[in-house]
Amino acid sequence: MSKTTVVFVTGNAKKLEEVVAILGKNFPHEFTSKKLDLPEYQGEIDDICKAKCLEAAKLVQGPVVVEDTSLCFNSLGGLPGPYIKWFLDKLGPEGLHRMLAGWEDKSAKAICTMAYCSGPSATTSQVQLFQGIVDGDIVSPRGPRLFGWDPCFQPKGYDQTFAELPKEQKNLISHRALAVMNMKNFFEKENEK
Ligand SMILES: O=c1nc[nH]c2c1ncn2[C@H]1C[C@H](O)[C@@H](COP(=O)(O)OP(=O)(O)OP(=O)(O)O)O1
Ligand SMILES: [Mg+2]
Repeated sequence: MSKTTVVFVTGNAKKLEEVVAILGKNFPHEFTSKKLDLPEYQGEIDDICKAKCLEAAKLVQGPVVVEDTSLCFNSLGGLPGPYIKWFLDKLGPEGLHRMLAGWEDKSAKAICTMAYCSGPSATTSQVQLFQGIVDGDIVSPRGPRLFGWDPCFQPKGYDQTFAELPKEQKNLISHRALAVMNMKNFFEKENEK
């Protein structure tokens, strides 16, 4: 397989920074990025990611990767899930923690779903998905407010929030790290064909 250029389309500079750090140098394709605000679709995570990926491929007119991140509160049946962006915008990390005041179970899942398609002629069923899930708890916010809901998410087995953990540590264990690793494996296998 020749070395094609894959464009990571995201409007979020922090996501890009993490994906680049996690990917490192040994990716079998050229990996560039484009800052575009893609639509915030509704529905199930997989369907949202596929629609987002196809839209990005239309805009870029070539192979693209996108990702969508959900924060799912187990007490709330998985909500806010893919709508976390709006909840975070309106309530902040404190408000997210307060949402669970009436619930004993503060557990949550951070889910990163990356999607790849080869270009604008790809169909929904041709979009490849790579997911990473980390279990944790929603806690009263601690740590620097540099990235989204990081201050109120504490991964299971750690006594620091994502915001308190050193960047390198988050990038080893995060939902995004797991998704990127899955994607990397896929491209490495494709490259061996
Ligand atoms: O590791 C993370 N740690 C903390 N917060 C995070 C993380 N990853 C995404 N986030 C935030 C960004 C946005 O408020 C929402 C996901 O929404 P999401 O649509 O996937 O992101 P976005 O609109 O910022 O960028 P994009 O242009 O790639 O869709 O959670
Ligand atoms: Mg978005």
